[in-house]
Amino acid sequence: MPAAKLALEDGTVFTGENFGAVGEISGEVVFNTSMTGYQEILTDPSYRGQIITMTYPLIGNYGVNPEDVESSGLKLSGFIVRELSRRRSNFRSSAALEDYLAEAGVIGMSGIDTRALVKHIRTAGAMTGVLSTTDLDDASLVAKAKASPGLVGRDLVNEVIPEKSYSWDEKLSPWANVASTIEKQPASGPQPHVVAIDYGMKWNIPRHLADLNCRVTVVPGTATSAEVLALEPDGVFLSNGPGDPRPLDYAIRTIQELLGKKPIFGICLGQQLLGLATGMEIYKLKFGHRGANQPVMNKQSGCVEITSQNHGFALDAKTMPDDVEVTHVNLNDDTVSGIRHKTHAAFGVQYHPEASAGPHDSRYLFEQFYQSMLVG
Ligand SMILES: NC(=O)CC[C@H](N)C(=O)O
Repeated sequence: MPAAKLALEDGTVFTGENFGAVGEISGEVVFNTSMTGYQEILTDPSYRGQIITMTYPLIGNYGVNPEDVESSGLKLSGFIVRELSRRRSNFRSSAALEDYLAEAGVIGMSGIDTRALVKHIRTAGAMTGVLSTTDLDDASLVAKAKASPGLVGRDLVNEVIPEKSYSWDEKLSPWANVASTIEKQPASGPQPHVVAIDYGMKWNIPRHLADLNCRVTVVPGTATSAEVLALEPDGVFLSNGPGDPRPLDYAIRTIQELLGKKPIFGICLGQQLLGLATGMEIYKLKFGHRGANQPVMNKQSGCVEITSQNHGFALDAKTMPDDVEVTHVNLNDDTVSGIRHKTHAAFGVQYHPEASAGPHDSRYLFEQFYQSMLVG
């Protein structure tokens, strides 16, 4: 296989082998600790602008398929694995990971000591890097990494949102319902209308809502409150999405105007925007939380949920206004994992109850949103 290099802005260089597309790309270098779910990770739009390193040492062994996608395409910058599986074996597999990346124009690199890279990021923090198959000169690549933009202050949402509104019908796949603890809503029960504001939404979220018999209309993240209200929703969902939430003034304004008018539920970027709309502040984590094994405590029930996560920014609990409270805490580092407005029907979580991939412990949050729409 041809050579590929990753150069970090602090001068560290890794040399490996190329798979997938060829070329050169910059991005924030981050790591994900999930053992499975690489196709869901690759298609999660929240990874826009990032080069992902998988900590699990063998990736690609079950191939890819047309169903396990979380969006219309691959929005990430690059993908790094210790070892690319030479064989794929799964009855659902329709293509090999390397062909999937090549077709999507995403550069992959294998054959580096991913443990060393991850330990370096954990110590020094997430940083900008350049992944290249065309320029293999260390000094030149490091200079390019230093000159590349980071994530802070950039609006990456407008690169991944849908062009126009549409209605969503797809329900959860039968695979996702294995081991479900949530009772299915009877098809004859209430069918609340959810307007899902899409900032780069993972598709398993509207699949969950549709599974609960919600009628779902997806609108682009740039939608105004008037546009959302004109659809006469029973509830508004705020999606996950890429990058720094702070430059997204238009989204924060829309949420401020919707607060108190309709029940609101936000996931990840959606909860960050909800927090910003209530006056909270955001800071950047040193290296973020990305994986399917993050412990979160629900402060109301005292139960611990094992959650799927992907975020690099977090809400600052110290800036919480009196009418907002923390409902969930990340047990690894005590960061804010969930918030709730005390007087308006509005809540959010920093993690991914839709899983995909990941444990189903937090699925009750969709049911909670459903119930909040029934009471109005
Ligand atoms: N998955 C997400 O919505 C990520 C939110 C935000 N882009 C962050 O990195 O913190």
